[in-house]
Amino acid sequence: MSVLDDLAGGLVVSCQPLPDEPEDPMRDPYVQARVAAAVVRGGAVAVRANGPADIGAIRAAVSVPVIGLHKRGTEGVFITPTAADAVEVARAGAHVIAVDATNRPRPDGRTFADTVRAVRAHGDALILADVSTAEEGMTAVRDGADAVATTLSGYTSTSPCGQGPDLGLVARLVSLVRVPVIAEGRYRNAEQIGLAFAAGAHAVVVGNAITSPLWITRHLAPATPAAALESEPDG
Ligand SMILES: CC(=O)N[C@H](C=O)[C@@H](O)[C@H](O)[C@H](O)COP(=O)(O)O
Repeated sequence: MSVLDDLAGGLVVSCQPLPDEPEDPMRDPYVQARVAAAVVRGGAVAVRANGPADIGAIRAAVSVPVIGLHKRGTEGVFITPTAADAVEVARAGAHVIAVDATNRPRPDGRTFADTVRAVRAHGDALILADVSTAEEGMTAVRDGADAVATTLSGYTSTSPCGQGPDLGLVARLVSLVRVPVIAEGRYRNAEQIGLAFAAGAHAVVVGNAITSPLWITRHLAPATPAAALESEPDG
């Protein structure tokens, strides 16, 4: 039985503060661990988290699987970009390691397949390939990924930049690969989650729409009369 079986048909919640979220208290492992405990109480089947400190604190706070990553910057390959980062995420206690599996150059000059080998040599953590296209997903599976996620669709030059989630990519991956396909990226409501499962998703990840007070407020505040007044030329 794989840890991925625990995710089947469920909601995974990404507990990652935005870079401009107030540092005190949001960008703090203790706070993110409390957020993780709350989403698990609400029904999350797994938690996705960034950085060894948050991963360690969340592992200690919840009993569901943790999908870990290590973001390095915001340009090019930045989700667990190197083999060393992936091993560090495994050491921090992640059950599954999310790794950029796009076909862009990586900062350590190595390949996604090299990262898979490094993780396998370290222990039994699984690899989730974050991709932006179906071709990247197929290549990642050939190179040893245990699951693929649509995380990077809309964030690379080769993928469509829609407002909503890329449900088409979920369906294409489901028809092309034999590993679990995880829907991730811009899922904001129950209807979109239902559509992802209808397209064959194994699990759906929701991040900012659940765990970022900053994102949620920025999303809703423009609907208020006060915001409309402010956006008027004299407002
Ligand atoms: C592109 C990128 O950096 N994605 C990151 C991946 O770990 C996170 O910043 C997202 O919050 C996560 O994918 C969930 O997506 P959303 O917050 O849209 O539900």
